[in-house]
Amino acid sequence: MSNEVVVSIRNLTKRFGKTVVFEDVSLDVHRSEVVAIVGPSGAGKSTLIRCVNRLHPFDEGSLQVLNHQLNKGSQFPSKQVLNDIRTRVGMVFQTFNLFPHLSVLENVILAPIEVKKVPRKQAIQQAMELLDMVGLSEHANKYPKRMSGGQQQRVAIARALAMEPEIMLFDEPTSMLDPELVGEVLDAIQRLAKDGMTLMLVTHEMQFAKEVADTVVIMADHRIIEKGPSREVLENPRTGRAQAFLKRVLNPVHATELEREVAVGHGGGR
Ligand SMILES: Nc1ncnc2c1ncn2[C@@H]1O[C@H](COP(=O)(O)OP(=O)(O)OP(=O)(O)O)[C@@H](O)[C@H]1O
Repeated sequence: MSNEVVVSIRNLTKRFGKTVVFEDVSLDVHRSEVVAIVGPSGAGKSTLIRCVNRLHPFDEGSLQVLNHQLNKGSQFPSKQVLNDIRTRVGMVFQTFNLFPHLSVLENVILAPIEVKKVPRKQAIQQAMELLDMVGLSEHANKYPKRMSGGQQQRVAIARALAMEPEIMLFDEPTSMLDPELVGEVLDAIQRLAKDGMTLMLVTHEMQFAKEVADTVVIMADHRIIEKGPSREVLENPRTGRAQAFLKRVLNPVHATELEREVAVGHGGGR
């Protein structure tokens, strides 16, 4: 990772109406850094990364993304700034959002041709290289509905990479997948990390976060409750809240017990 800060989040607060999603969140992301954001459901993880590429506006604080300073409030940046951010910051969602009427190859070449005006031949060549990278070059002419969820998600990754982004945001990219398909998507993300891509990744895959991320951020109770080097945070969390969260997610037996207690109407006191 370099010293260059490519995303600077300062005292950020986000509300939906009167509901506070998170407040006073600060985080710097350096070029080539891999930041995993973990935490209980509803903590605001997805909303935070959606603020980074301005899918959501924010209410207080400041946010710098690459060379763009984004303002608070509902005032949107100019179309030119927005386009620049969306081109240089790629995003992969939980759901794969591929165009069903286009082949895999057509899905990947669409934005480079339409948005970046890349000549078709060059776009195809680049797309084939990306599909090769995610292990799908033999599936270039297939349609999404004939592919597994893991394959579709890898196409979504290739499609985002086709815009040659400098930063990639991943919003729980494996949470819709059957367990046996999770590994192939995580492998593709790990390859990106090894190649020096800057990554912000919302995930529930703690082992992956520990192995691949430089930094882990734990969000809970509307704020960041811990952040630091991944092993340190995940193996020796300092705050009781982080310890309780990690105990629950890292110990499935405990989680099952909790679920059982909740199902029979106990366990509310924890
Ligand atoms: N567009 C929206 N309008 C209103 N409320 C929203 C919107 N998007 C998210 N929220 C609310 O904001 C809170 C945080 O949601 P968010 O999806 O960011 O959490 P999360 O930590 O990513 O959770 P999960 O792990 O379950 O995806 C939740 O209470 C959610 O209901």
